[in-house]
Amino acid sequence: MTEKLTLRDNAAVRWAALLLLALAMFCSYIFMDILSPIKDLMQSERGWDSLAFGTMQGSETFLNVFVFFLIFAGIILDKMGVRFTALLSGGVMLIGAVIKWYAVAEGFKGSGLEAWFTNNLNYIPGFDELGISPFYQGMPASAKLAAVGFMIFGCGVEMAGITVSRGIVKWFKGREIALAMGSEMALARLGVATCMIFSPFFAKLGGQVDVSRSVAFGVVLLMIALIMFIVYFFMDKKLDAQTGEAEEKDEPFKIKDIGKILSSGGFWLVALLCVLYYSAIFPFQKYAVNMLQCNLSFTPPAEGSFWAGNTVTIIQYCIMLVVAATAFAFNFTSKKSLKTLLLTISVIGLVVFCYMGYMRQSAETIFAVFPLLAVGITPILGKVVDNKGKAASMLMFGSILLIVCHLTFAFILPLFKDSAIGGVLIAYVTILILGASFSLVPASLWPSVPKLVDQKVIGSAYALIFWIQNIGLWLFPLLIGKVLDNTNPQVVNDLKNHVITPEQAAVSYNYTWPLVMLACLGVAALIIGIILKRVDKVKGLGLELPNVQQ
Ligand SMILES: C[C@H](NC(=O)[C@@H](N)CCCCN)C(=O)O
Repeated sequence: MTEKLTLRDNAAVRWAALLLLALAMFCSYIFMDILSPIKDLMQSERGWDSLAFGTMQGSETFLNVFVFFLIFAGIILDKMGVRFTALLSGGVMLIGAVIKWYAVAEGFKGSGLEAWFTNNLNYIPGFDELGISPFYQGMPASAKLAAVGFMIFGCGVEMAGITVSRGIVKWFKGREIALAMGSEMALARLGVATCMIFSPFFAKLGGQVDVSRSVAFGVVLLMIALIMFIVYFFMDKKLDAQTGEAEEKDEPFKIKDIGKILSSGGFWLVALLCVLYYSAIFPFQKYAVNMLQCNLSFTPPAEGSFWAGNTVTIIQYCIMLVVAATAFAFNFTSKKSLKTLLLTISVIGLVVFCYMGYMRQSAETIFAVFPLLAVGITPILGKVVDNKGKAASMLMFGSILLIVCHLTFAFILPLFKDSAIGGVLIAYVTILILGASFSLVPASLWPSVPKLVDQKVIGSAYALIFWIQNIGLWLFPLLIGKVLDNTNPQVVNDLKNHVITPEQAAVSYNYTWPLVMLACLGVAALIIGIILKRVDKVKGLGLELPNVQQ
């Protein structure tokens, strides 16, 4: 008897479903960091100092970590299915984003709501005592309301993240699942790069600064994300109609099934590796530009010159798109000559991108190469995992690269502070290697989860991993800041006593110890990776096996 073909057996339809999910995540990742590149403007336009800015940014993880929203999101996903949760997460993201937009809009200034926020939310019983409150006495009203919006958005975006991962498992299990997840993550990284470039662009458009324009740009993208999820809803419904809704209805999810996840040793190892590895990446990303400013001497191009203008930003972004597109197309051709051509274009694009970054003499443009390499090679590595396996080995190798990079930033880069080109060259090579590590680990980690837990609890499994990961993402930016202050007492005192200006202080920090701390996270991740490989061998978890069934 021949098996009835379904939508997912058609490669074009399967990849179209992925495109909808990945585009929604692309838009979400843009909003996630929308204010990060305009910290200076938030200070000058809305009076947010570093504490207000950092507290608002940290609010993203608050409901997920401390009110366990992510755990509920996982249960909702396993009970209600992918299409319902996709719509719900798209709606929640949009509501949070609109609140954040209103908080920074001109209309909020002088409103009754502003007065209310100024006088309230100064003390949150329980959370204040533990030092985890997302508000504090004296926090600007706009930052408080933006924090409320951002914590709602944070619930939506993490819910969307686990939904998209489960959706990819649904459409790609037994097929090119790692390539699909790698491609989705590549688009997400492109989203981060897009945000870094276009958020300041919109804020300063037309020569007049308006920070709410950047957030409005993000809100429009989240409307597009919701549309993507609505279109996906109908595809998913059709697939379920064809498969008899096998995955989500035949064996309904029960809360006690979560116990099965927690009793899996492999699951705990992957969750631990995830929190250790990502804590050394995402929190570092928040400080990396400043770390480069402290370790390199820049000579900015003359005001009004080509290198100082906006045109070069647009050109760099176009090059980024070309590199991303050629690297992606590389996965879908088997013709050797075409592969060589695509690879050559990618490499030339990357070199030109780096050269332009060097000529602009700014830490932001040098660090911009970090997501670019991940955009290019995550899908390629995903394809390797699909066809050759070796996920556990790749997790170990990615951790080794992470350790090497953080130690290079800590001990080698400072030696080249006075060399005009040497420091930039070392920074580029190290950032590129870190980008390779940031491709190796995600490309092998996320597609391994379906091998460790039952299909019907996969949503809860991703949610639990994200929850554990979010604890690290909340904790480590704080720890980096604290270690930085404690190991730079001179800078802190000079700033307090007005011996140096905030601008001088900002580029005077020694980053050695925060970087050593991040390298230690890499060492811990490597040890977990070694244990995982051993457990995989003994218990036959299949992590080293290819995903594609022959
Ligand atoms: C797929 C994975 N996503 C995550 O880890 C999310 N929890 C997003 C965290 C973003 C924090 N700003 C990834 O992006 O590799």
